[in-house]
Amino acid sequence: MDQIVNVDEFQELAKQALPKMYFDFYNGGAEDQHTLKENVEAFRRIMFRPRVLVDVSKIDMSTRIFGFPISAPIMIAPTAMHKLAHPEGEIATAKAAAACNTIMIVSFMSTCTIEEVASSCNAVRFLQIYVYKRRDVTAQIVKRAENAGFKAIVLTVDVPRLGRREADIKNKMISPQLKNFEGLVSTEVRPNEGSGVEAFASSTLDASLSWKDIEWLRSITKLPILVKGLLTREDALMAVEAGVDGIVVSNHGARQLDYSPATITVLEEVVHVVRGRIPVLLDGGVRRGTDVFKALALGAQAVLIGRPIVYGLAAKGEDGVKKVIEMLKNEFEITMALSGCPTIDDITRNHVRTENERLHSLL
Ligand SMILES: Cc1cc2nc3c(=O)[nH]c(=O)nc-3n(C[C@H](O)[C@H](O)[C@H](O)COP(=O)(O)O)c2cc1C
Ligand SMILES: CCCCCCC(=O)C(=O)O
Repeated sequence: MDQIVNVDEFQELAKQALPKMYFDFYNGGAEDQHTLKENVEAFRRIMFRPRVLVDVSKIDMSTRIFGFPISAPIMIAPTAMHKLAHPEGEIATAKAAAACNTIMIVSFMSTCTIEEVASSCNAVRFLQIYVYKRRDVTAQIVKRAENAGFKAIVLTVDVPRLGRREADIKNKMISPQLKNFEGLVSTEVRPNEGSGVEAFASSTLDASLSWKDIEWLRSITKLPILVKGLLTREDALMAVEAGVDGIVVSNHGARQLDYSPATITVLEEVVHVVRGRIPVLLDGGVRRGTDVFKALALGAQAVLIGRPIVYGLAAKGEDGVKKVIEMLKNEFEITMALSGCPTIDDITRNHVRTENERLHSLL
């Protein structure tokens, strides 16, 4: 693993390790995959305004998310079905999260059960949920997560229907049986045509979900509630008004609505209207420590990492996930040092220049 020097290199290793159907599922975005490229490219258009002659002999990357101390503002995004990537599945990912002292958001579509993940290690875990037409199923899973010591619920709000992932349609992607749902719903779909994941999603997801349902979610859990999948100031305001505890600016890793904006380009408009009332997190296209820094400079409290975690898992199991997190942390640390920011609180809006600002300066 010493030969691996950045997280992108895990993508090719994952491709070699996985059957094509599974690699395509993890790797793919919706339709033309325009947003998939943009999520990464938009970070590259942001430049630094580094400060010098600041004492950076000690760098402290640590921060707190909902009161939980983590070693750096880098968390694990919810991604479905880790056992398709590695036999130990979400347990390996959770152990890596614990070793790196960060938070893992476990997917509603996990292949290990909530209880298995909880008893495997002491990682701080949040549970991501989808709301099914059968609300009782979602409610039971939330209750089990609460009982198993999960610390927050992350409601994904950008999947009233599954985006068109053309690779999955071509491959007739199989949706496996998920242990969490045993005795509740059959998740196994082997489609004659199209994507099994899409077929499963359309039969289960409640597309009528709306802001008033935050109240329903509040009525079934005492845990903090984050909404994941907002991209506009209008929805950010709705979220604050609905009384949620946090927001994840996300386009679902570009797997839902193609030509949605790159997340980093809309972060500021969300942060601006939220006015510090609740934490704002971001995911989508974070591949470098410099990206983490840029997101924090534009107002995020932390970032979530999706595909690189799965690629690390596929290539090298728990050690691969650890390596992905450690590489991002190392890159973030040197970015802080070279920008003149010894602590997270020292990172400000003035440390970056966005593409808009550059264009403006030309007028
Ligand atoms: C293979 C895969 C599975 C995903 N599964 C879920 C999921 O179950 N629930 C969810 O809210 N988001 C899911 N996402 C979206 C991620 O949580 C996250 O928003 C996205 O991956 C971040 O972008 P990145 O992959 O560029 O880091 C998934 C993404 C991928 C790539
Ligand atoms: C019931 C919904 C299936 C969603 C599959 C997992 C997911 O979110 C993804 O992006 O893939």
